Amino acid sequence: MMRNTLGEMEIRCTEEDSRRLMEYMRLVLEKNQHINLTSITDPDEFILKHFLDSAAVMKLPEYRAADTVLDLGTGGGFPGVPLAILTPDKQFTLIDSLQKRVRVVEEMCGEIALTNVNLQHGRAEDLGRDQRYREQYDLCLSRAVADMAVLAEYCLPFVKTGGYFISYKGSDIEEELGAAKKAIRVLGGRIAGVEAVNIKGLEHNFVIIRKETSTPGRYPRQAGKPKKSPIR
Ligand SMILES: C[S@@+](CC[C@H](N)C(=O)[O-])C[C@H]1O[C@@H](n2cnc3c(N)ncnc32)[C@H](O)[C@@H]1O
Repeated sequence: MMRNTLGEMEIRCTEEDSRRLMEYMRLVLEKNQHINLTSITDPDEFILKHFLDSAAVMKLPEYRAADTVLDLGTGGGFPGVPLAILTPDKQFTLIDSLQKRVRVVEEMCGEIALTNVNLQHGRAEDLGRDQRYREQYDLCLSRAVADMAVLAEYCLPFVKTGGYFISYKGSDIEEELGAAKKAIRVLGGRIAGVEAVNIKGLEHNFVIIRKETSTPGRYPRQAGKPKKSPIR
C-alpha cells in the first residue's frame, strides 16, 4: 500500500527505500516498548501518519530545491528519517530536546545504515543561537512541536536568508496563523503560501514561510521564553 500511495503522490520509492522504511518501523515499534516514541502502533496507521504524511512535503518545490534540511523536534524521527531515506541526496540534521529520544533515533539510523542524517540533542532556543546551526539551513521542517508563533521563533533562526521554513499543520489553521503573523515578520519571515494536502482522507496543511531577512540577534529568546510568552 505504501509504494502504491507514494506512486499516486508522484513520490519515488525504490524497493530498497521501502525495505528500509519497513525496517525503521519495526525498530521504532520495538523501542517504543521501552521509550515513548509514538502513540501509533498499528502498522497501516504508522505508514499513513508517519511515512506518507512525512513524505508529502516532497512534492513542494521549496523542498526539492533544498540541499540542507533541519527537522526541529524530530521525536521518533518524523518527518526527518523517512525523508532522509527517500531523498538521499539531501543532508539532514534532526534536533530534539529529549536526549533519550535522540540517542535511540541515532541508533536506529545506524541500524538501517542511513548516512545523510546527523542527530543533535538540544533545545531550539539554544542551538538557534549557536553559530554552527544559526542560519545554516536551506530548509527547516517541523511537525507537531508547537503553536505557529512559538514555532516561528524556534525554526526561523536556523534558516538561511532566501531559504524556507515549512510547518506541518492540521486542517484548521487560520486562527493560529493569524496570531503568528507578527512573530513571523519580526523573525525575518513572510508567509509564502499554504498548501493543503489530502492523503487517503488525512487532511493537513503545509505552511510555507520564506526567510526574507536575517533574524535579529535577540532571537530566539532564552529557553522556555518563546512558549511562555510568544511574540504577539
Ligand atoms: C509531539 S513530539 C513530535 C515528534 C515528531 N516531530 C512527530 O511529528 O512525530 C514533539 C517533540 O518536540 C520536542 N521539542 C519540544 N520543544 C522543543 C524545543 N524547544 N527544542 C527542541 N525540541 C523540542 C519534544 O522533545 C518532542 O520530541
